[in-house]
Amino acid sequence: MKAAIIGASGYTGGELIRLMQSHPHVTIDVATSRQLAGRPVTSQHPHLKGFCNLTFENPDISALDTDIAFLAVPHTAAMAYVPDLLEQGIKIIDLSADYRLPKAVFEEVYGTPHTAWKDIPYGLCELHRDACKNAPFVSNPGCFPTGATLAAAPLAEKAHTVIYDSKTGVSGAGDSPSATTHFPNVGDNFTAYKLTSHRHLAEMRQELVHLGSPARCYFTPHLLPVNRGILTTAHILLDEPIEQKEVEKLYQDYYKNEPFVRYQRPSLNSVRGSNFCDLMVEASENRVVAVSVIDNLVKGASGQAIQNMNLMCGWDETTGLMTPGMLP
Ligand SMILES: NC(=O)C1=CN([C@@H]2O[C@H](COP(=O)(O)OP(=O)(O)OC[C@H]3O[C@@H](n4cnc5c(N)ncnc54)[C@H](OP(=O)(O)O)[C@@H]3O)[C@@H](O)[C@H]2O)C=CC1
Ligand SMILES: CC(=O)N[C@@H](CCC(=O)OP(=O)(O)O)C(=O)O
Repeated sequence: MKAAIIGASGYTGGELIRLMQSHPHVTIDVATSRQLAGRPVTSQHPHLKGFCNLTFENPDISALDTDIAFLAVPHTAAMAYVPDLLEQGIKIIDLSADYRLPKAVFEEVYGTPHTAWKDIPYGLCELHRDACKNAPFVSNPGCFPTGATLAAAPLAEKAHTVIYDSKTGVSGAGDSPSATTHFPNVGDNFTAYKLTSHRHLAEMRQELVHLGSPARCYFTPHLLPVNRGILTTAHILLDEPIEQKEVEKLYQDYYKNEPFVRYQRPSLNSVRGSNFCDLMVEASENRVVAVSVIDNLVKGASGQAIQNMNLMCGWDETTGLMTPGMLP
């Protein structure tokens, strides 16, 4: 199959091209960038030299010759392309936030009208696998909600409160320089931001409801001076105490058939560059602390997008994705 990456000059676009080198059934033949049109993809992504001979282009999206389109563009930009892509019968995986929430919730959280809303599967593969299988259009989850939801899912039904405390690498902010990503502000530093109001909270709450959880849910993100990775500490508060052995078994059973979830001590090093989510739990009285790690650009974005593509196309879910992380 042929794939187009809309927004190929960005971090997730570049990561889609890198990961797709290992995919046996897909060739990328369109890589878009409005600003870099006419320049080689390797001028922006030098690590792809020798692997990608494409030139960035700015094509007419209503006349794309491709089978699958990945929308790796900022939120609110993706919705502008969806009607044309659907019209042409092209499968779509949207990495932006445009289709992750019901219309009214999206409009409230993102403060803008949705001009092309559709109810499509939320592509957190471990929880929505059946809905994604053979779907023509899937919404890829946010990076924080991916790691956080996987950390809480096995206990969601038993929890009355879930507090997610996440630390992210800087690539989560995308390729455009800003004061937030400016080296002296990030390096040798550590900050919390959007303490109570991050836009991913709505997705996290939505997934707890999907899991049948009555829990209240809170979230605070922090910015780590690393490029990739998200570590989430989920404090899961229960009505009754739970034993360590019981909670460990619950997590191991819940994820025993999941190819990309591993029960082991979480460390950013172990998942960097890979599609794995590593997690572990510890119980104390009425509280369980679950810690998860993912690479925000892989399981948190482009890797999960390929996992979704595999489900949508009827291929083995792990196709092209079974590579380990990079330690150290
Ligand atoms: N970075 C991360 O860890 C994660 C990101 N995401 C989401 O994935 C999407 C992409 O993120 P990321 O790669 O980090 O972003 P970047 O800012 O690094 O890249 C954005 C890309 O989109 C293109 N673009 C921007 N505006 C438009 C537009 N209106 N129409 C077409 N192309 C456009 C840019 O190129 P040009 O302007 O030249 O066209 C560029 O190629 C975002 O929605 C982001 O929120 C999701 C999970 C994790
Ligand atoms: C460091 C940083 O700024 N991170 C981003 C997460 C970006 C992201 O990937 O959000 P989506 O998945 O919704 O696109 C943030 O906090 O908004």
